[in-house]
Amino acid sequence: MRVVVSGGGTGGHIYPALSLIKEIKRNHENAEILYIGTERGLEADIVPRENIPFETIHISGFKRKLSIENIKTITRFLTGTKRAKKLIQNFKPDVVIGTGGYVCGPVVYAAAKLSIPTVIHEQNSVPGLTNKFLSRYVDRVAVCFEEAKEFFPKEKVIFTGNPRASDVLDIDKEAGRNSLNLDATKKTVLIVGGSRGARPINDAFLSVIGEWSKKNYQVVYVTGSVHYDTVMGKVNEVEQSKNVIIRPFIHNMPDVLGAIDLIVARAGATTLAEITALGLPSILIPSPYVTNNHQEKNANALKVNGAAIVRKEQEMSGEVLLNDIDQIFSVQGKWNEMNRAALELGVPHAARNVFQVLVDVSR
Ligand SMILES: CC(=O)N[C@H]1[C@@H](OP(=O)(O)OP(=O)(O)OC[C@H]2O[C@@H](n3ccc(=O)[nH]c3=O)[C@H](O)[C@@H]2O)O[C@H](CO)[C@@H](O)[C@@H]1O
Repeated sequence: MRVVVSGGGTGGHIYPALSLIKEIKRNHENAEILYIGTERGLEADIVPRENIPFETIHISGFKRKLSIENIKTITRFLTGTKRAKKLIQNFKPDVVIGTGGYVCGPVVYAAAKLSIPTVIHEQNSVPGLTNKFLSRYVDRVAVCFEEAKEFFPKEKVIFTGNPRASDVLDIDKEAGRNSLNLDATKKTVLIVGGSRGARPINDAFLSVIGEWSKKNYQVVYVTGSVHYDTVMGKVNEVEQSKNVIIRPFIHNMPDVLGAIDLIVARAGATTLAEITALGLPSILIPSPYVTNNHQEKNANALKVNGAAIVRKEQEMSGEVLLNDIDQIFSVQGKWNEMNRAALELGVPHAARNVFQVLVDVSR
């Protein structure tokens, strides 16, 4: 089986692609994969680490308002499509799948124009522009929220879940714990602002920096690579006690997720797929800076079920976070209830489901 995979920009589009690649290799040991991304997205760092053949095209996103930038974007789309066509013609895939981000536009479009079977995977409850555009040309649209179905042609859309959900079930908790020197006798809270970090969450964390070390749980705090130096400049050694572990980015996230008891996070769809697969209780602070406020909609799906506490960015503060964490750990039965509710929403076989869609279209 020969598969071109494309997805980029942020981790939420890249990790599902990598989990799917693992599933393809599990089923077809000799499968050949080509990943097409951009040189500027996180994929340029993450994908080569996994020893997956990686090629790039140059592309940028459309602005929603009319602008000169959009003319440049159209030109880049056309040159991107031309380059993608060449890469695809050389590689000769059986199927091409896009997992989101601007880069998928020219890659999946080029494949469809070359009459190669195509699939897109939409992680969110509300799709982005690229996937809406591509849905006209592809053979199948795989979605992770029932709510997303209405945005796509009925005859193409299929609920699969997010392949990353399957990947986080195949983990080594002990390795996750050891990689961060965690104390196995204590509960652990992970605080993370999505794959690129989030300044408002950093600010909330720092505003109560002296409090974390007084708690009977430990905190793993991920700043996001670009924010790391600024955060570390504001934290002294005492505050960085054994109780608080600060990292710019975590590359072994599945193992780490297996080693923690509670997560404070943005509401990116891939993160939500991971935490529902594992049944991790969560405090979610949806990013208000995303298309159609889709993170709030993602988060509400968990809130309604009792799996998460959701805090709007403007009502979130260090004190609010400390208080929410205390509630989840100390109110009798609360953690267990949230754990059960989260598990109910998990789609553990998602990788198998998406793989099956690839097999079906490439027949
Ligand atoms: C600002 C923005 O546009 N965000 C979007 C982006 O978010 P973002 O890339 O932040 O997406 P998610 O939160 O969904 O996924 C992040 C992924 O990165 C991993 N991770 C994160 C931090 C870290 O240190 N190590 C690590 O491995 C997580 O485990 C997860 O697999 O894609 C998501 C999925 O389409 C969307 O729902 C988000 O709205």
